[in-house]
Amino acid sequence: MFVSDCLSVNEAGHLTIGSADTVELARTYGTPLYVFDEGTIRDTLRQYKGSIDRYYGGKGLVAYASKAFACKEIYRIVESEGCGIDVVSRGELYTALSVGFPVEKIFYHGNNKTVEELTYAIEHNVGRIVVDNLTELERISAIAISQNKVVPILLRIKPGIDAHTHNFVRTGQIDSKFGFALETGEALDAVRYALTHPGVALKGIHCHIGSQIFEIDPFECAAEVMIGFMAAVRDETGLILTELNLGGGFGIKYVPENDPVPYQDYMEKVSGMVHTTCRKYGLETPFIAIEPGRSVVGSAGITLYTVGGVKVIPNIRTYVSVDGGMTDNPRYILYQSQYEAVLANRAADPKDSVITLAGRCCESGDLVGEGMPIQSPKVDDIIAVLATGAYNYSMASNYNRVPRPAAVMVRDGQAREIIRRESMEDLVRNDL
Ligand SMILES: Cc1ncc(COP(=O)(O)O)c(C=O)c1O
Ligand SMILES: N[C@@H](CCCC[NH3+])C(=O)O
Repeated sequence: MFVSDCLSVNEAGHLTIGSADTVELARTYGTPLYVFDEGTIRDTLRQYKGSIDRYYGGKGLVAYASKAFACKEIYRIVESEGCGIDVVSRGELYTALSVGFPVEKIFYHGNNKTVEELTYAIEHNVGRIVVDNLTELERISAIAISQNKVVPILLRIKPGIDAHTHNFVRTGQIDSKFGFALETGEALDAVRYALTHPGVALKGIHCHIGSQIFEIDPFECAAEVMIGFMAAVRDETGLILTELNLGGGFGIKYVPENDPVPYQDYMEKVSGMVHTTCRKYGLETPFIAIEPGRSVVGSAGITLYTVGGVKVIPNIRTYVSVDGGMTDNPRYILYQSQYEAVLANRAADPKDSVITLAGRCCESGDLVGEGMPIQSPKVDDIIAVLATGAYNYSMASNYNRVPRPAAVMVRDGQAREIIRRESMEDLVRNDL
């Protein structure tokens, strides 16, 4: 009925998430409000983990890409499911470590990790640093030597895959700021360079071809290219790489037209390619890591807003203004991302109007969506925007000094606050 399976409608005609009444949630915690369904997050992690067991005999790791949604509670949940994480900043790493996340299951990414960040990561013995460039490689080795350590690393490789997705979120193709290029020889040179640095131990390679991808082919193709490169490394340098991180990027359903591939299908096909290609090159199947972010939390989350105004511009459009917008969800402004909207307090009614959902910022472009079908909203109604669990809270801002919303996690119909709403005091905390 809705884009996410955790959503339904109760006898009162209210939208529910994980059996909790969203109108009640809005009343209790205020709006805007992010709401997550814990069952969906855990189920998805279990599906991925089950696939690693099934297709790789358990020789692998699901590392949740925490840039999609990072806070203490999500790290606790991921840890309790036996999964790892990918972090991209000291802030994410600090948050994970603050809840005792096991360091050996952490991959540290980024195209410009600072010396301070690298020092912090190495001090805390982060599982794998995924090296983006030669300057970073030199820095890691020097810091490691100063701490009497040898740091296990992966090299981030651009496999040259042009996944069919929005330009801004394609990262595996040649023109990308991330990683070492294959066809120019840069990647092989980086392997040779790593071998001359005693502070690092090169364990394997990593790629990530983009985000919100619906096809399986680019993932299969990336796996084939990466294993081909592992064979080239063996042939050219004698080094046997034992780890392959295939990144994330699996698409989710934002609007009914989206048709994501079931994760099982992806895992089955890609593992088939991994095993076949390894056999072809006479390599043992490496330890496989995957880094799903959006697909773990995206469909598990919604955002609730209160309608503050309805402005009909005859023959043009109807603006419905809510108490949030680009500050809690900048994805329409950035990528023209599509979302489904539902009137939470009349969720069973037919969607009889088409609106532009406008944010509250002093910015004409501050929209959550245009051309959105919905039950005609009136002032004080509650609007739910669906599938906002990924890259919403984590990309939120304080533009116009709007405080970031609270977030609640629902489990078996019961909600608990996991992130407090920012206060006015929070907003001026660092002002001198
Ligand atoms: C290195 C890396 N791994 C994993 C991810 C997670 O991607 P997604 O949220 O699309 O699964 C990203 C973001 O695109 C990334 O850059
Ligand atoms: N922020 C992007 C995804 C970025 C993926 C990170 N490498 C989005 O909201 O779709």
